[in-house]
Amino acid sequence: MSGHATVLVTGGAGYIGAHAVLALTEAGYRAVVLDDLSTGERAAVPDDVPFVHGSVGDPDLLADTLERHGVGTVMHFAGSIVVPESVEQPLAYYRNNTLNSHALIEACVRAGVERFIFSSTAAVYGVPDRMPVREDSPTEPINPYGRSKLMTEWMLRDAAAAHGLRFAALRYFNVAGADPKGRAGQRSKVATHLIKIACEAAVGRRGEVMLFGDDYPTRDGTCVRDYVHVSDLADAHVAAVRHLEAGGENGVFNCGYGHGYTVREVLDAVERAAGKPLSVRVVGRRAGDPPELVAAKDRIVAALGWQPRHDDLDTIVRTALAWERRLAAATG
Ligand SMILES: NC(=O)c1ccc[n+]([C@@H]2O[C@H](COP(=O)([O-])OP(=O)(O)OC[C@H]3O[C@@H](n4cnc5c(N)ncnc54)[C@H](O)[C@@H]3O)[C@@H](O)[C@H]2O)c1
Ligand SMILES: O=c1ccn([C@@H]2O[C@H](COP(=O)(O)OP(=O)(O)O[C@H]3O[C@H](CO)[C@@H](O)[C@H](O)[C@H]3O)[C@@H](O)[C@H]2O)c(=O)[nH]1
Repeated sequence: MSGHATVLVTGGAGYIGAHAVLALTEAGYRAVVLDDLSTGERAAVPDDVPFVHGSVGDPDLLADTLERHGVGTVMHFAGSIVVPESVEQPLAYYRNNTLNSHALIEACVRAGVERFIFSSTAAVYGVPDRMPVREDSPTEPINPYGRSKLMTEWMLRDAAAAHGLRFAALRYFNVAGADPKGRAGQRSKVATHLIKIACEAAVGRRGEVMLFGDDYPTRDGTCVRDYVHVSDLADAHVAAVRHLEAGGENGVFNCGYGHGYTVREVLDAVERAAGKPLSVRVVGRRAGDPPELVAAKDRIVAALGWQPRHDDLDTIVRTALAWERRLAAATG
């Protein structure tokens, strides 16, 4: 066992958190997961990783967990993630993403937790006017989800200045794919992400894929996104812990590869991986979709030494499809 203090992974029973647990344990860290299982599943947490069932909004549970496990670093993945839902239920999003993050940050400051890694999002930028998007671009989120996350970044910045908490906020672009060894993947019962939806269609779990708009000012008229493999993202979190442990600067870091694919290119890749055509129906634009979102990645590469291993659309899609096949086989 390593000499590192334990890492508390909130939301570790969810999609990205489960991959972070794998990356942490492979890097020699002890992890403990806290999750309320609102969207995550107990089965996503390996048997040898301690699991605490409860909410990050529960101060007594947090104080007990931080103390009992000797937590030195918190990775905070727990949250609500569906953008249109955040428009319909803004107060629920501010509660789970902002108020509960406040409770967690406060508990960390009280308990003397040294480091905090936060799951932020490209949604904090809103509709950027320059590509690729740099971390110093204006943050003008266009939905409650993005605002609820940006407020947490602000709380971290202020708590760092006042109380010495060290932090890294990672602004994820489009997270996709699954653990190449098949140990984890995206389970969400109600999928909203493009690659997940296309893979569900490829395994026969849905009839068709709706393509939201082909009249954007892009190379084929469909939106461009920077898809990042979830295992590379998990590695970025480990790199962030090491960076802070080594006395590196606090900050916000984009997490993307710096190049994007159109929706049509993604669907082509899924067809290639599946070896059969998808049924695709072009419908109108989805509200709030920027035409293009691509990360500037210089900062994360320079500061954290992040080295992506799966920067390849076919790999992302192949691992996502393999996971979807496992899910289909398991659930029938
Ligand atoms: N998936 C993406 O494309 C994406 C993009 C940008 C940012 N993010 C952020 O990454 C984080 C993880 O997202 P994900 O895709 O793994 O989602 P997910 O829904 O699979 O995981 C979230 C996990 O948090 C748990 N959770 C929710 N509220 C909780 C609470 N109050 N207390 C304890 N546990 C709670 C859920 O049960 C679930 O296991 C989120 O904070 C999300 O905002 C995700
Ligand atoms: O059934 C679908 C689903 C999506 N899309 C399109 O595919 C692209 C990607 O959409 P999606 O996978 O839903 O991701 P985004 O809307 O780009 O948002 C994701 O990426 C953001 C950061 O960029 C995160 O903040 C969000 O949490 C996360 O949902 C967009 O152009 C969508 O219009 C379709 O055409 N059909």
